[in-house]
Amino acid sequence: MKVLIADDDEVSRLTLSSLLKGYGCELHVTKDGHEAMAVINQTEAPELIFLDWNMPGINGVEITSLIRQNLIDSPPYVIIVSSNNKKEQIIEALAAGADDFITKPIDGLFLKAKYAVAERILRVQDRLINTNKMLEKLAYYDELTGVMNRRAGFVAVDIEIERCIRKNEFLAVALLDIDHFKHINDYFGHPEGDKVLKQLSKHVQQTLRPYDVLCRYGGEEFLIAACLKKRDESELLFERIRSTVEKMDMEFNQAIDVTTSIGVCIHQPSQHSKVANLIKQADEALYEAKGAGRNKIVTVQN
Ligand SMILES: Nc1nc2c(ncn2[C@@H]2O[C@H](COP(=O)(O)OP(=O)(O)OP(=O)(O)O)[C@@H](O)[C@H]2O)c(=O)[nH]1
Repeated sequence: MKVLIADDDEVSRLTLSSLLKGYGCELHVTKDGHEAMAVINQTEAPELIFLDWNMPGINGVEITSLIRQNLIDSPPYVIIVSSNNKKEQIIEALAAGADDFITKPIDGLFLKAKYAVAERILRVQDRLINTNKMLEKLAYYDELTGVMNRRAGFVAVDIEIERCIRKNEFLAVALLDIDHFKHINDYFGHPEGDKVLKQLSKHVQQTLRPYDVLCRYGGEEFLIAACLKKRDESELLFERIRSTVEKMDMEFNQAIDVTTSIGVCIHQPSQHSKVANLIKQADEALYEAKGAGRNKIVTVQN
């Protein structure tokens, strides 16, 4: 476990260090508040932090408040160390966000007990964070392709509508559908069809900007949304997507030709814009693209 000890008192530093070393901790030891903050702000913050109350620079309780404001996603376990163990002091430290309090001179058995509590709480927290991440992934992302699912896609398009309103830009909302996907499944088998879906998602994602929206709308249908400075930027964007898929070098044994039909609705968003309405128009354009022979883009202006 990565542990930080911040204390200007050499005896306390040495006592804490030698005891914690015995538990196999990766120790970072500092003598003042500013050095402590530098360690806390590293990419991988310490999991367990011992902060002396009175230190040059920033004191331990002030550091605790900063930690609680800034390290929210993966909060470290903070123990305030002080020779003053008055009730008011302990209450103040806990109110600032400390998890525990230990008094000087440090008693080895007491520290061992408190370390065990910290370790237990941190393990539970770790498990919760990991489970949360997994649930988030299941709730927002499509399991097969890794792109957003329909629910997350709708929320993301709403965010893009807001972005376009702020920047006075246009929004292109498109439905992309793989042509004759049933034949691909029937001819090459369902597992190969799955690979097509995965590879197509990867390629389309690579042609988009990080904040453009790509979600799996349904079986072999994908929803794409992108803010545009001018309406005519849409043509280039969707033609790039169409031709990227057409030229996709399939990583399979057999050569599989994959083409897509794309229906696009270009719209200047306002507070009254509705995602479902834009998708409906994109769907009508997609229907036209299929009717016109597939492997085509049809755009409607709104
Ligand atoms: N492999 C695989 N196939 C899927 C998945 N979801 C849907 N499909 C298949 O996608 C096919 C869609 O077929 P259709 O709706 O007839 O459309 P199409 O064959 O693409 O024809 P057009 O859209 O008219 O060009 C069906 O055979 C579905 O079983 C999936 O997750 N994996």
